[in-house]
Amino acid sequence: MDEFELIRRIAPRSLSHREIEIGIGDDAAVYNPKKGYQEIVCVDTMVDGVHFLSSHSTPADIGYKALAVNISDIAAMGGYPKFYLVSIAVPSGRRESDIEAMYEEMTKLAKLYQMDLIGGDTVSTRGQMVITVTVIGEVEKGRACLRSHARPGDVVFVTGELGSSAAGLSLLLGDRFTNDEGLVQHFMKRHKRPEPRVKAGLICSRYQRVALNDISDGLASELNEIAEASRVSIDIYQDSIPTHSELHKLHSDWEEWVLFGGEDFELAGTISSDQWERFAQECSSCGVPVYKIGQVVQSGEAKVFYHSGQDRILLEKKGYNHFKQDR
Ligand SMILES: Nc1ncnc2c1ncn2[C@@H]1O[C@H](COP(=O)(O)OP(=O)(O)O)[C@@H](O)[C@H]1O
Ligand SMILES: Cc1ncc(C[n+]2csc(CCOP(=O)(O)OP(=O)(O)O)c2C)c(N)n1
Ligand SMILES: [Mg+2]
Ligand SMILES: [Mg+2]
Ligand SMILES: [Mg+2]
Repeated sequence: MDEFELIRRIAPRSLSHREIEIGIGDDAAVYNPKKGYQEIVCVDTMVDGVHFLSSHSTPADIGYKALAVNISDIAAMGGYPKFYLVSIAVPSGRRESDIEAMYEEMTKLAKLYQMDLIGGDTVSTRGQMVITVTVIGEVEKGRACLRSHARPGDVVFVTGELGSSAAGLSLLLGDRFTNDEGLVQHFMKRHKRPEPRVKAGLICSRYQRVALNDISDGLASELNEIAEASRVSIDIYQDSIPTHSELHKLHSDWEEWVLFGGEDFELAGTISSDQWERFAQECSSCGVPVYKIGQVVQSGEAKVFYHSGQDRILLEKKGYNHFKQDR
């Protein structure tokens, strides 16, 4: 594999954004930020064996998810994605066609949002494959949906089905808890091909003081982050959390998956209660699912409580933790 030949092949032939002065081809990219907007930058890494298994995911799946999870972080700020950079560490045994397949899938996803690839890095590794994607996005000045925006009385909401990605991961790891091929495909897709909630995030950014987080580490972890950043407590209700209608019948771990499984890449957030109805209406007319799952409560402490039947259980900030796998 020739590094320079590879870069030549993956470099885009045309760009969507005219703000780019120089993309791929110099020491760094140069673009002109738009007036009246703020830039949003995020980066997430995916490692073979930790975030995916090359034995179970195609290069296309890996490329798709590496970009999608970063677009999801831009959505969680209420912004829209514009540019991305990709850094890959390629194990010596990998075929060039695999890398091209990864890029092809990223290009397809990027096209949906008119995003441009403006740079990256290519290295070899004697270890596992690592892919790191940086996404740059924009939000109108002062409109970012910060974790610190929640206030007592706000409605707590999520944008879609939780727990299905963790169900997909469990299937992937060999737990054949259902033979229904339709369900298997559904859960696998939720795990391998999460759809970033950009439209939902953009709607949120037009309302005052929406707090948002995308669900990478699990609902419990993300809500605790909002509670901590806003110094409020949160109550959520088991029977209000959207899940696949079959999930609870299929596996005894379903509730763990919903609360702590992670990688749903839905948005979890809060909005002032007097704006909730209008917000829910607007989401529904734009085809964005949104469900009220609880409310922010007055408190000096940052705690999340889970109501299940008559019980009010403290929901700890556990979930996916890279240095503390407590599940
Ligand atoms: N190694 C690091 N160096 C600097 N900042 C980091 C590092 N890891 C995470 N962060 C920052 O910490 C915050 C939380 O990160 P993370 O939990 O990964 O967020 P997310 O789940 O949205 O990807 C982010 O602002 C992120 O940029
Ligand atoms: C092989 C494999 N094992 C376990 C998981 C589950 N998993 C890995 S990372 C992760 C959390 C999300 O990744 P992270 O790097 O923490 O993303 P961030 O929170 O920074 O967005 C989860 C649930 C997986 N996707 N694949
Ligand atoms: Mg991260
Ligand atoms: Mg995030
Ligand atoms: Mg994480």
